[in-house]
Amino acid sequence: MPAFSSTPPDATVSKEPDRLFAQPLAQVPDFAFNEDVVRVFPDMIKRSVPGYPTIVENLGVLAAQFAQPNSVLYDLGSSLGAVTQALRRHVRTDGCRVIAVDNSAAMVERCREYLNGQDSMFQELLPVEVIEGDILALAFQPASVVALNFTLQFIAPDQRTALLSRIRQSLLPGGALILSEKLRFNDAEEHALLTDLHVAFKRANGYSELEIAQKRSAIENVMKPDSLEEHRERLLAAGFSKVVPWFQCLNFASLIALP
Ligand SMILES: C[S@@+](CC[C@H](N)C(=O)[O-])C[C@H]1O[C@@H](n2cnc3c(N)ncnc32)[C@H](O)[C@@H]1O
Ligand SMILES: O=C(O)C(=O)C[C@]1(C(=O)O)C=C[C@@H](O)C=C1
Repeated sequence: MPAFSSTPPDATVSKEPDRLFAQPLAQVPDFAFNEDVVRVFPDMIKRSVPGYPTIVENLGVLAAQFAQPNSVLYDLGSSLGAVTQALRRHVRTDGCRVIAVDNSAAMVERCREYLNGQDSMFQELLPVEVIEGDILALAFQPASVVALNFTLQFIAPDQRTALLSRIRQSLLPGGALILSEKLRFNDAEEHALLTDLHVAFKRANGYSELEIAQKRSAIENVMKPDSLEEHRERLLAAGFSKVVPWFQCLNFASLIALP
């Protein structure tokens, strides 16, 4: 396997297109990471999150800079393991292993299948364990890299600081938390512009007005984005010393938080 790859092999990942919100629904149920979402998730997230492939691949590149020998790399809210696969493509540090955690049984089952596929295609990958569980109840081991890639926004706002504090306490010197999130903006004009441009991004990716509107009502009760300022303040309150944004595309961003 090439040590570094900019075009990740995804031959084993579902290509089923996301049409979950294409038909009018009498009542739009709250969004859940269930079997239906799992089937279309690779397509859904790529067509919904501007910059997602760039974030995932470069998360591996960043992680390789922070990985410390004989430590754990966490992928929290791992879904189908896209981040875990990127960590395994890029990190070569001795004795590292990946722990991927998700509380959706459907995601975990499919994630394990995809990682078995990665294992069968490539040699010398970091060992990986996939845990079905709540990241709020996780007993963290000493870690050098923690990835929260579009997961914190699904955690109840009043639980976020406690989770980040526990992550901070588990982080080894030289390590990092990499946090990617959808953002909201305190400036109303900036918020409206970037929200409109995100809708244009979805439209350009083939979603209809109906799909966009129904998805919006499905996620509005379950996904609560914060502003960049709120993230920064919360991370500092949780004990991180420095917060460095490294990527933003429209209203989606990724930050490096240092212990
Ligand atoms: C938007 S997806 C993450 C995408 C994924 N990290 C990636 O880059 O492809 C959010 C994931 O977080 C998981 N999740 C939400 N709350 C969780 C919790 N309390 N514990 C564990 N996983 C959680 C969901 O099941 C879902 O798979
Ligand atoms: O904001 C949206 O419309 C989204 O679809 C975002 C988002 C996310 O950021 O995680 C929400 C749910 C799905 O997991 C995929 C993408």
